[in-house]
Amino acid sequence: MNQQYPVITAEHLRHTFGRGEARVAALDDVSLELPRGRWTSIMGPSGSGKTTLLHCLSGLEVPGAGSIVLNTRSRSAEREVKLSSLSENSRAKLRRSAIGVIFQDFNLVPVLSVKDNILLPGRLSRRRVTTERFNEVTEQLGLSKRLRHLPDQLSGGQRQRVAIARTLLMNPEIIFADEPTGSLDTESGEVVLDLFRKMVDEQGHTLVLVTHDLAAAQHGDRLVRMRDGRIIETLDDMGQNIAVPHAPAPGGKLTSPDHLEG
Ligand SMILES: Nc1ncnc2c1ncn2[C@@H]1O[C@H](COP(=O)(O)OP(=O)(O)OP(=O)(O)O)[C@@H](O)[C@H]1O
Repeated sequence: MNQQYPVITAEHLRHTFGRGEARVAALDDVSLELPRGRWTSIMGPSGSGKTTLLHCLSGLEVPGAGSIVLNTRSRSAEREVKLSSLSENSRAKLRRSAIGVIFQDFNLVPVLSVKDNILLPGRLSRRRVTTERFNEVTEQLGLSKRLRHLPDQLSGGQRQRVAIARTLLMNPEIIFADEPTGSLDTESGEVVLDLFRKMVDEQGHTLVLVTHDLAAAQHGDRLVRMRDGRIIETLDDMGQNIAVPHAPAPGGKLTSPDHLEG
């Protein structure tokens, strides 16, 4: 298995919304590679194109221009597909197998229990989930006592954890997460970020995290900064460097311009 070969290569992506005076260039010539088995955090002010980029890279949206090549591993073989040229059906299939997306707005089915929501993607794609793995994920996310509840009987943070459990259970090769800890308190957010870290370090998953929170981004390996639909900076080895330009706020909490603008 070639760990060095990027799992996704995107070239010259452009995407616009609206027409005439209302036209917005959400992505303006974006090229990037996502190295396999690493965690890339994407930061940028509100409206800079982060979610649009995540939607294009995960196959939820087709970019107006540019190409996205996905190099997935099906069983032991590597497979290269041009995501940006696939039909809606084929992209949906890929999303059920190789790609997992954790949405900002949970996307839970209101009439299904927590347990059934978590098991739904597996049932749809006819993939077997062991009870052991189910228990492991739901316990790690503190959901064991909530399995019979309906989504509207949960807090926002609990609903977010259900959405995360649903994705983690499918064990996707690439996980895209859009502000997954935004509605969680610090402690629950840390649990989720630690779980992500384990999935990258111990199981070789590739993770893309969109966040306004520098502390969350710092759990990752790489940082991509966006502004006005463009990538303005890529730090390939985040290490401690990222903290340097931003002084700790009173109380020792790190701040970032992105967080303030976002
Ligand atoms: N469905 C849409 N229709 C019209 N304009 C859109 C749509 N989706 C996004 N945009 C516009 O595209 C630009 C990029 O939006 P996007 O949601 O990708 O930014 P973002 O960096 O994720 O923002 P945030 O941090 O607030 O979630 C913004 O100007 C936004 O208003």
